[in-house]
Amino acid sequence: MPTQSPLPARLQSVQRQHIEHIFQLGEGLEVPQLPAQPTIRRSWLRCLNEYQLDPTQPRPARVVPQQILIEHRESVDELLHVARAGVDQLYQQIAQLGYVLLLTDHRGITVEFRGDPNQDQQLRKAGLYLGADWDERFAGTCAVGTCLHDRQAIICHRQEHFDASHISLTCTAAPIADPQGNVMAVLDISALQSPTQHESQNFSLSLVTLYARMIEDAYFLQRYRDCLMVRLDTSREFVHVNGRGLIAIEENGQMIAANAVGRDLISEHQRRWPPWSDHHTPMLGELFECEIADVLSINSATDDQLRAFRARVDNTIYFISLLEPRRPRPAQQAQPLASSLPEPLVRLGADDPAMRKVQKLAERLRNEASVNVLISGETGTGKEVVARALHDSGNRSKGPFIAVNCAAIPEALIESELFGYEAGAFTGGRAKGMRGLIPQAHGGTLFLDEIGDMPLALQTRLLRVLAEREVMPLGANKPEKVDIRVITATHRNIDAMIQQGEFREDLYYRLNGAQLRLPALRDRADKLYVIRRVFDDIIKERASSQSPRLRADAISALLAYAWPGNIRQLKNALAFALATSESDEITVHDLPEQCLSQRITQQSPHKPADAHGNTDHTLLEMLKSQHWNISAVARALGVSRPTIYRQMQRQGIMPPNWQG
Ligand SMILES: Nc1ncnc2c1ncn2[C@@H]1O[C@H](COP(=O)(O)OP(=O)(O)OP(=O)(O)O)[C@@H](O)[C@H]1O
Repeated sequence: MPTQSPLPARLQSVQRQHIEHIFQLGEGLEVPQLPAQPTIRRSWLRCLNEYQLDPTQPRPARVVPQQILIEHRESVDELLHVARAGVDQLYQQIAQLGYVLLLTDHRGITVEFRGDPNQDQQLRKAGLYLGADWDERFAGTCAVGTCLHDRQAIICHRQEHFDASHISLTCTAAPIADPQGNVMAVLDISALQSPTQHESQNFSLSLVTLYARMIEDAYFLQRYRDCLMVRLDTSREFVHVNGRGLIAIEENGQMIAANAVGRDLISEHQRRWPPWSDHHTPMLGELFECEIADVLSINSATDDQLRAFRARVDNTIYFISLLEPRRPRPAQQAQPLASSLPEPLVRLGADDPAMRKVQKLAERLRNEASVNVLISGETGTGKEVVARALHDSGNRSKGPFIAVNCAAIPEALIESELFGYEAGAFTGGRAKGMRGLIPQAHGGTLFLDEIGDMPLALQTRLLRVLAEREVMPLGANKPEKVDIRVITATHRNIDAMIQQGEFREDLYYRLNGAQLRLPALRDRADKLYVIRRVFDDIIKERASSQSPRLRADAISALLAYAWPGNIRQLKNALAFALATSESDEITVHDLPEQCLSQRITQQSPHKPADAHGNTDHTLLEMLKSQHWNISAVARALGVSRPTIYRQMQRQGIMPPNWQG
């Protein structure tokens, strides 16, 4: 805890007194003037002890630079789109009362703002502004930061703020959760001045909580707009206008996802009747006393388009209405963007903000052969697929696409493979010599995968090829002109490699004319689309005349899993299920064991994967569970055996039979 240093003279007496109170709480003294709300007291203590914030040094508001703001906004692109109408409606109601409105992302950065332009200066100074950072670790106790920490709606009124420069503000915030229940944004209304009584803000709390819930539900409906949606409420009159529960289902009644009210009901049900397996999500007909046929016929068979069913868990009657899916016609299956994109790029994804960015940029770059493209992303995210799509959609599509995996070729052979050699160039070479992969790509695209594994000496030669557009095969005395587009890919952190002298900075800049960053599968909003696409691809590739269906329980499990090996691992899991299932339906029981880790109602914040796509403990755990069978682990993760060996080496993992 910071000790109390002499207070700066510029502080007003009210600020001095506030700072005294904070120190008194830190010292465990009971003082009547201290805030009553336990959440605020806990937050003050966090600020002192955990974040080591010094209350005697009030900090000016921090507004992030424009470029950073753009990145934060892009990461919640879909939410912003959905939330805009709610934000405007709420602001209309509060503007006259002197409030402003902030919508922040899950890191506390203000990504949407409404306020009175006449107060611009004052609002900016107070941090009530677009781009303002309200993370508790920086700003101290405040509505947004403390709401993010405690995951619940909160009023932070005047002296409840930690930082003495915020104590004239009154702020009220409520969290907005994603369909898995993780907080993805915070809605806040704040005013520069307010009455002193805390109770004056109770109405703000109700209002902001209501709008946060509406935005959350609008986002949920948007996410699952291609599914059948059950809407429920305990009031018959309110189901159509404000049915609070939402559950997305398959036609057979299997539940895919639910909003907060729906998740609570499902959790309650599962607490009472624990699922017989961890991976079992109940059918709608288990949750309510209903036949799925009765639910599916609501719109055609009932006049007021709703039916009442009893929840089994507490016998409450719920009125249920049904929203039909907005099923896109097959030709337009991908997304609204589709119409403007060439087909190979359309297939890459549907409606995920990060993938949309990749698709848009690829569309601009497809005919710009002079711009070298670097594709980054964890292992198995589809870097080669994207490189090929870029080639297939551009004006070189009739030319060759030569893919080279720099990690797969032994170091000693990379040079001759890439550049080729003349007859008799070295002993052991083919008698007639060999045309290198670079010249083979003439008129088309050269895709260098795992560029981080290219030995340093060869990096220099590659740089020369890129600069002069010619190659000199080993043993040749005359260079050969090459016209190639170069696309490279890596899952490694090249910046770190440059720092360690393992990668040439000048080559990196030349290769990185534009960068396409592929999202990890677990972060993709269009996971359902990817699952269906990969499944359809495997069915098409199979010689079999049967085309099994992927059942909703399998889809739920696939949606819930973290996929450290990304799309490749997903593909392997589905191929495994198709190969081993004897029925015409793939169910959750057909999936490989390690995919079955989470349930619909569980909140499981994923540990971010490292540069190789694994969480720290994944590899070790998998090796142990597979009895150190490297091939089995490689298959399960969807990577090659050498990749597993390399990762074991990097993570310092040694099999028991290698240890002295
Ligand atoms: N958009 C997609 N649709 C269908 N299948 C895909 C898609 N993207 C990737 N895949 C499949 O996932 C697997 C891995 O893709 P790819 O080899 O392109 O990944 P990568 O990122 O290059 O992997 P690595 O880092 O290991 O080189 C391939 O079998 C590919 O067919």
